[in-house]
Amino acid sequence: MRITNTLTGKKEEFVPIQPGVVRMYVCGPTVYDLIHVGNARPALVFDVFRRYLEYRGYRVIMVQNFTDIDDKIINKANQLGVDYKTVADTFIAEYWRDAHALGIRPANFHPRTTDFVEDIVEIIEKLVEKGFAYQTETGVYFDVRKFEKYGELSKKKIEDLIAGARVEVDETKKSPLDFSLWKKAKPGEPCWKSPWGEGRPGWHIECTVMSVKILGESFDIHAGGEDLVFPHHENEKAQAEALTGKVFARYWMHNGMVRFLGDKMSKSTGNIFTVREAVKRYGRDGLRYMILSKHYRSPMDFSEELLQDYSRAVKRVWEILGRYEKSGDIGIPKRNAVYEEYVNRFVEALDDDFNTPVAVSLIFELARNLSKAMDDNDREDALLYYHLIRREFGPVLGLFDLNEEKKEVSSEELLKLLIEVRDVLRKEKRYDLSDRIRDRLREIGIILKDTPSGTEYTVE
Ligand SMILES: Nc1ncnc2c1ncn2[C@@H]1O[C@H](COP(=O)(O)OP(=O)(O)OP(=O)(O)O)[C@@H](O)[C@H]1O
Ligand SMILES: [Zn+2]
Repeated sequence: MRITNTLTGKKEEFVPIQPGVVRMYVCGPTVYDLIHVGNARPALVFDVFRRYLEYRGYRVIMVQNFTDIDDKIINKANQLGVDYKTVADTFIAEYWRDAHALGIRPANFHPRTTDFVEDIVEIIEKLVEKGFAYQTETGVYFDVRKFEKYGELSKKKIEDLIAGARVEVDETKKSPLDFSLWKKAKPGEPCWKSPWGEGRPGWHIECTVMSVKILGESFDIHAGGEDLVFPHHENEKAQAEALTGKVFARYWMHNGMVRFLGDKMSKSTGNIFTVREAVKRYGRDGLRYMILSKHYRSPMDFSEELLQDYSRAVKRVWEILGRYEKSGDIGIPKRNAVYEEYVNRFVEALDDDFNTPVAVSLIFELARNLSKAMDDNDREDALLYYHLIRREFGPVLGLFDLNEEKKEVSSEELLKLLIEVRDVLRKEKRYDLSDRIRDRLREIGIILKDTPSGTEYTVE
């Protein structure tokens, strides 16, 4: 299997440190709002990548963190007049609702920053001891010029970075590039004890500490959005490698940005479309199809019209699958040459830098074949195509995997309609029919009561 490694800028053969086991870390959301389609892209893409590794026989240990303390969370808490933890807990709960609705499987570990503060303090102390970090009045900083390989991941030169750096707000730092490991608390801010006084961890150190603590000093894959390459991942890497002297992550995978109305979809810009809205209006598989039909490294333009098109295409496949399932023949096909050929094409696509667009198009090809096989009454072929979609490839891509989402007809609306019809019947004195409606409803536990202001109902 070959994947593009941001560290080398090349498509490389993937070889895990421990044969048969893949350890991977994905940067997760900062929890102060509902996730948008942009945030969903890495969560979905790297979940599917993990499923594919499993399909290829690897055991995968996957970590995705929650950043549950950060300026944006504190600001939101102040706005709402609650504490930071309430904000974080609320949006972690909301994250799970959206992830579940979108069919994203949980990772093996979902650590939260605030559960790792003691480990973070311990590691910052080590970095200070080793001379990679220093304390000032405002906090503890990483001394970027002490780490020779700084810029290796993002392909940036320290001198260029310094020349381009904005006028520094914090005068206490030795260099404008130095970044914060520990922020001393301002009055009223949430804080934890440390040798440098009360404060909280900087953003980059949390991922270094959680990944190293859970996966080990060196692990296989570090992933996230391409917006994180600099400075977040560059800094994570610098901290870890300064600490251990070992290579931190061997492969770095980055997804391209989702753009909306011309810019990167982003909460701070306000051009967002939430996962909640997208799934509610266009269904889980519609959004999954849209995301997976772009190569994960390419930018992706989002629009509601496009999503609607993807959603319609998905519905047609569900109709074909539904038609097959009505026939009731849910056996297991023989693994013949056609079967093998499809598996080879699927694997070939995904082995080549995780080319999901090709893999997804195979599913649509199979759906067309299935439809034709049913028309021709060719039961053996139909079962083969059905099996490949629903049992072999669907579960890997998470497409046509869970059950179809059917629009629910509201029983309340239906009941109101019945009551309306009964009113008309009563006005026309057709009591045989109006009483029959009342009696039949009572039999299924719905009691109608006629009051001067209209008919009310209770459900027993
Ligand atoms: N528009 C986007 N397209 C693709 N990935 C994105 C996009 N925006 C954020 N991500 C990714 O989502 C994950 C969660 O990041 P995080 O919660 O920090 O989002 P964020 O960058 O703060 O979002 P925002 O820019 O909306 O504030 C990261 O891996 C990040 O790279
Ligand atoms: Zn991170």
